[in-house]
Amino acid sequence: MASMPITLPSSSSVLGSRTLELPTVVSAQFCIRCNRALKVSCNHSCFEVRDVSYRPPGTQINLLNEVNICLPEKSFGLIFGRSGSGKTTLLQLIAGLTKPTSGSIYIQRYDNDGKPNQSPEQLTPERVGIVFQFPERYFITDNVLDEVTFGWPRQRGDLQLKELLASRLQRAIISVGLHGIPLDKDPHSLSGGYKRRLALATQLVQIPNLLILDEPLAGLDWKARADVVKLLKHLKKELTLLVVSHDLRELASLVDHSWKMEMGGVLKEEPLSVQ
Ligand SMILES: Nc1ncnc2c1ncn2[C@@H]1O[C@H](COP(=O)(O)OP(=O)(O)OP(=O)(O)O)[C@@H](O)[C@H]1O
Repeated sequence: MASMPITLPSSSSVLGSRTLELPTVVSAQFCIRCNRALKVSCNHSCFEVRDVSYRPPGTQINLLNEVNICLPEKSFGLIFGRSGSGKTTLLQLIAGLTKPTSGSIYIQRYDNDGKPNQSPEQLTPERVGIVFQFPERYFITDNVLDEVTFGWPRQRGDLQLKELLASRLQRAIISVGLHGIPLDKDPHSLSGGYKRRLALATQLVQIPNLLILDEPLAGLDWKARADVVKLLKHLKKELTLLVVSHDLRELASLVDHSWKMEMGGVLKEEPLSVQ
């Protein structure tokens, strides 16, 4: 992928030699592959999916056909489209749960000129958090603390590690607004919105670079939906989010980049047309 800076009009306020300040107070570069201005100023990275196709082993049908995505860090990407078009299949590939039949998924850093400044880095599963649809169905412990720290070392470890894990836990709990909830509470007794917060916290303790959410608003009442939207807005300041959803209207204000998945696993960039 290649990208290049937008040519500066003479009246622009110049930030360095290659970026400009738009009236909306965002800096921009133009990404050739995305064919659009990126809301980033200079050194930045993008999560990239390049020419990814997927055919389940033993079958003859491609569920995904040469899918391309370029999602700049700390932005919000939305994928929408009809049921059965392949959205969840794509998320599973990006999360590293399945391997693409062809194509690649990686992180690319760019310099001030918008040129790749190093070889692409592999997007390893540890760098990606994924919250599945109806995540509360997969809660497996009987208290909030164990749910968030599931899989952490239980044996007496060194103090530094414990301190590190404790601070991660605190940050995750605070960032999803769970700090008013006792850590010994049964996750199954939480309200719908709080269950979603807990599911997000279980991923945030891993400090992912990219957080993927499959239908984060599904099955919630209006109040919980509004809470989750607010929370996603807050999380967007800290990390990159890629969301699959049918709830376009409610998420529209958060979306920086959007794609429509056509039946047959063909992904097309398409701005949202909701008001
Ligand atoms: N392992 C598999 N083998 C064969 N077909 C599969 C496999 N996994 C998924 N499919 C099919 O691939 C298609 C895409 O499924 P996927 O779950 O990705 O769609 P989706 O767009 O996420 O749908 P929804 O919005 O309903 O969640 C569906 O027709 C599904 O039945």
